[in-house]
Amino acid sequence: MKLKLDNLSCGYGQRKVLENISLEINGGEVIGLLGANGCGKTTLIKSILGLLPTQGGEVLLDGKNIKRWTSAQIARVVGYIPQMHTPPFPFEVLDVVLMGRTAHINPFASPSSKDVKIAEQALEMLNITYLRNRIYTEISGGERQLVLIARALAQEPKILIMDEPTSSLDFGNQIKVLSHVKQLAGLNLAILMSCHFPEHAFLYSNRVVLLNEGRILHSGTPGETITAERLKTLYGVEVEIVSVINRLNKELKVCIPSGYFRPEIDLAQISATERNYALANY
Ligand SMILES: Nc1ncnc2c1ncn2[C@@H]1O[C@H](COP(=O)(O)OP(=O)(O)OP(=O)(O)O)[C@@H](O)[C@H]1O
Repeated sequence: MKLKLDNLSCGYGQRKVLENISLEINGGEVIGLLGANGCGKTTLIKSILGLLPTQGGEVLLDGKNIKRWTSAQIARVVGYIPQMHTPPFPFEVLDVVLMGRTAHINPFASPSSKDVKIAEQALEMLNITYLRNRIYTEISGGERQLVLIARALAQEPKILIMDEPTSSLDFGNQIKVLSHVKQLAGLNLAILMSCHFPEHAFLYSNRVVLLNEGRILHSGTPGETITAERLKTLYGVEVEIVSVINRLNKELKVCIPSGYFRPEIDLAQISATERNYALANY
C-alpha cells in the first residue's frame, strides 16, 4: 500500500504552516521526518490523517484521495501513534490495546478471543505484558507510549504514522521500539515517523525528509540528506557528523555538537567573556 502527498499545503485557518509538500511512502520503507520544534511535523501528520483540513494539494492512499475513503476504511489500513494521549476514562491497558481492533470488529459485536489474542501478542511483542491489567491513567508517560504502540500494532495496519514515538521512552526502550519499527517495515508496512534525533533517522530510516521554514529543505537517503550544514540550518547548532565502525563492522553515523563542548580550550588563554561563555556551555 502506498501513501502519496501531492503538493500538500497545511496549517490552521488562514495560517499556512507547510506548503508544496510532495512525498511518497511505499510498503517496506521507514521515512523519518526531521525538523525543529514548531516546524510543522505534527501539523503534517494531522493533515495526512484528515484530523486537520488541508489547505491545498492531495493526500492519496493507494492512488485514491483520502477524502474518498471512509474513516472505517482508513482505520483498517492506517495506524497512528500520537505524541500525547490522555484518555477520558480509566481504562485497563488491555482495553486500550483492544481499541486498536475496533475497525476490524462489527459495530455491535464485542472483541472476539482472536482480537484479545492479537492485543495480548502486541503487549508481548513490546515486553509490556506486565501492564495488561493496570489502569492506563495510572501508568508512566513512557509506559503509555508503549501501550499506544501496542494499540497501533493490534490494529494490524499497512501504514503506520508515528509522531515522535520515542519522545518519552528511556534509552533502552527507544532502541527496542525503533528496532521493532524497522522489523515492521520488513513485513512491508509503510512507516512515517517524526523524530528529534538525526541519529535515530540514520539508524532506522530508509529516507529522511527535512522540514524547514514551511517547506521540504531536502529529502533522500539519511547518508546523503543529513549533513552538518543542513542540521545547522534546521536547528541552528554546529555539529560534526562522525562515522564509526561498530563491532559488526558496520558503519554508523553519530552527531557530535561542536562549538558548545570544547574541553580543549585553555581557559587561561581566553578573555573573561569567552571563559564565562565556555563555562556556561560546558
Ligand atoms: N491548534 C493550532 N492552532 C494554531 N497554530 C498551531 C496549532 N497547533 C500548532 N500550531 C502552530 O503550527 C506550527 C507547527 O506546529 P507543530 O505542532 O506542527 O510543530 P512540530 O514540528 O510538531 O513541533 P514539535 O517538534 O515541538 O512537536 C507552530 O508554529 C505552532 O505554534
